[in-house]
Amino acid sequence: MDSTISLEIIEVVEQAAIASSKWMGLGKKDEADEAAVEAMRERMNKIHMRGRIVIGEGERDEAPMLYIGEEVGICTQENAAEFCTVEELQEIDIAVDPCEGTNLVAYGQNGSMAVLAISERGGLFQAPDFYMDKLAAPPAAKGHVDIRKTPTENLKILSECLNRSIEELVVVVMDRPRHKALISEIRAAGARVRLISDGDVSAAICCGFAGTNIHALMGIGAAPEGVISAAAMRCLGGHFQGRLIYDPAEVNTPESEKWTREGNLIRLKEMGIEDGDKVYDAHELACGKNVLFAGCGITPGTLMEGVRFFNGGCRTQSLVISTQSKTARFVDTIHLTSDAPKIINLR
Ligand SMILES: O=C(COP(=O)(O)O)[C@@H](O)[C@H](O)[C@H](O)[C@H](O)COP(=O)(O)O
Ligand SMILES: [Mn+2]
Ligand SMILES: [Mn+2]
Repeated sequence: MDSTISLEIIEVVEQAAIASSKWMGLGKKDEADEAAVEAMRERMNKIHMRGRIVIGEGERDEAPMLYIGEEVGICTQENAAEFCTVEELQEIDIAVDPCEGTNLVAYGQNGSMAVLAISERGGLFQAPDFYMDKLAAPPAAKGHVDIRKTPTENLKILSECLNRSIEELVVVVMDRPRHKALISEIRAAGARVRLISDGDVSAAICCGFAGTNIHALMGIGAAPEGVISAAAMRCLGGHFQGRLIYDPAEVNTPESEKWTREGNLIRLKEMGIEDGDKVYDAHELACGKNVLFAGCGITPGTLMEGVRFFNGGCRTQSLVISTQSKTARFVDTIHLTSDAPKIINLR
């Protein structure tokens, strides 16, 4: 994978975040999502790369843009060998969530981001559109905590690994009825719970950094987001595990009433997943030799600022991390609209 791609990838997430942020607080989640998708696709198609979307906005029939299997980048053209280098012609897989936290954007709440992960072909797990039980934790707890253990056991282990009392731990959980027992158990163990309405990718990645005051993510979110989180945690050396949820009783949402346990197991088998109970770790969800994650804040978050507009432009903050580089690159960018006077406002 060409390392110069990371520089252009920053612009992909920046453009998606800017486009989506124009819908911030307007109560229109589909518009916020669509704007991010269109901007992400447009910018990706200007990059000298041969990309394939492996996690996107749905199957070809349902989503006109950034659908699973869609090819992106200049070097996907038939005569690409004439104007692309050997390096650029290497196929890469891309997992995208152009607007992670559409509700957060629509209602002007913190924690939404434009995110993507890249690896060489086959380097990202092609997660089905299922729910996933997730456990994320800091690098010091990697391989010590285990999603197969109880939350109480994991909190004890976390407390030892991080050298802090259980009372000093903060666990992020999505605020859903399905997590009632989990939340009670975490509280009974003595840890504190931060409930979020959406955006578990951000919460997972926060575990990879010390100083965020987030020490674990526990509970059930979406599987595609699990793969993007795993990619980021591989780059950060943090702990991430995921287990697909095939039993609707475990999520109990109106959506899940449409499925059956048996039907889901058949769907998984059709996708080549024989063991529905398998626990995947970050190295299996993002198994590529080279993995890159990029994200740009849409609304303000723990790790990144949201998009801030000023007369004549806006300012973004992004994060790029990869398994190759020994950096966590936070990129602060001022974008000027073309017809604006060149006044760069730092405030
Ligand atoms: O909050 C989320 C929504 O993502 P998006 O649709 O891209 O705005 C994700 O972080 C979650 O992982 C997940 O999609 C959510 O948990 C789905 O669960 P639910 O809302 O209970 O159906
Ligand atoms: Mn999402
Ligand atoms: Mn999304």
